[in-house]
Amino acid sequence: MESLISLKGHFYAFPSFSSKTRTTIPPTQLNTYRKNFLFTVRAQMDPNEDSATISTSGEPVVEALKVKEWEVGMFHNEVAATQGIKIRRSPPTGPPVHYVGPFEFRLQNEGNTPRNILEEIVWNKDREVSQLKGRKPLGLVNKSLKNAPPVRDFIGALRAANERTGLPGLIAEVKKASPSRGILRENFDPVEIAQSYEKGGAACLSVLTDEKYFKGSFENLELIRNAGVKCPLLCKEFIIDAWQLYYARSKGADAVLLIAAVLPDLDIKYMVKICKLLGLAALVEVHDEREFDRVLGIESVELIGINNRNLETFELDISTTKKLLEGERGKIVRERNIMMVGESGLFTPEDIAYVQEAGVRAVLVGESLVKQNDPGKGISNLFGKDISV
Ligand SMILES: O=C(O)c1ccccc1NCC(=O)[C@H](O)[C@H](O)COP(=O)(O)O
Repeated sequence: MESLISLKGHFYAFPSFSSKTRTTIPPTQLNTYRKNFLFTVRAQMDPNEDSATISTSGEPVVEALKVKEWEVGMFHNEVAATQGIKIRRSPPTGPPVHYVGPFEFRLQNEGNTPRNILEEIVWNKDREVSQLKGRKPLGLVNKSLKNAPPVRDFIGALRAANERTGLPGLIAEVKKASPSRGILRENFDPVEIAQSYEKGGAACLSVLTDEKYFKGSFENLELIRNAGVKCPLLCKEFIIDAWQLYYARSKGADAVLLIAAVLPDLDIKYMVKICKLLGLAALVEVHDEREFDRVLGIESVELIGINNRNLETFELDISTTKKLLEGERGKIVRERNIMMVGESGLFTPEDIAYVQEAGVRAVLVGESLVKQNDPGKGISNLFGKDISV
């Protein structure tokens, strides 16, 4: 039996898994329905079928995605865990139950404490996005898209810079602070920094929009965009909900970050599809072999970042980029012409040469540039030559 799950325009529309009935679900209730939906699949799918099909609503099944990983009867955290994802989307509800003999007891807050900083950020983002969505539902964000500045070609800009200089195209990061490093720059003027990066030869910019942990904002993104900076902009956010993609585009983003340590495969597939509809580039970030294999299994992915920083422990090791691009994985990347980005911990021309040799054609750099008095001039020091000409 084949069942359709539609992406109606830019909205979700889920069928009830009977071939006749179709139900449209308001995005605000998606999570509730998703849980029910997963149970519905179990109840109604042919036991010999291991997949459902996604298509665009009302049209023939085009670009259908096989979604066998929507394992039946599983909630988000459980599906994620089957893919090796340790980050839970939200705190487990209620403390676990323990037994001593016939007695049952619960420890206050047990299980409801984030296990690491990335999990804490994600839990916080989950609450933040729910509130933002309440204030500005998807319908409103969608309407505001017509006033958004036109989208620019993020991957094209990286490719052009790589071809022009023979060095990796630079995504320079506008970041005031980070959980691992604290405040990076006291006198932080996002537009001044962005303009300096552009002058120094950056191909694209990455703008932190998370307020709580990175002291960034969507206002910074808009200010940079409206100041006439021509470099395409990556909205550096912790994306856990498709609503954020529309919101980022409405604020002038040209690209978004999708973190494989946080998002299960189906979310990545679905979000990449929405990004394409919106004209956004999706930088899908991995930091180990398992995440890389999962992402290489998604054919529509064109831009992959290898983060040399373990976001759970903050450990930095630039040999991560080399290790992941060795052998079969590097071969697949070359065959599919995927643009690879080396991210984090790059401070010297030797570091840049090392990750380029490993196979990246772009780099994402924050700390070593943003800390300089003149961040744009810092680019020449980082690359060992002036790449603005
Ligand atoms: O940098 C952190 O402390 C951090 C913590 C948790 C999640 C993400 C984090 N950083 C994001 C990044 O990976 C960097 O901003 C980016 O790759 C640039 O790195 P760098 O050049 O080392 O500033």
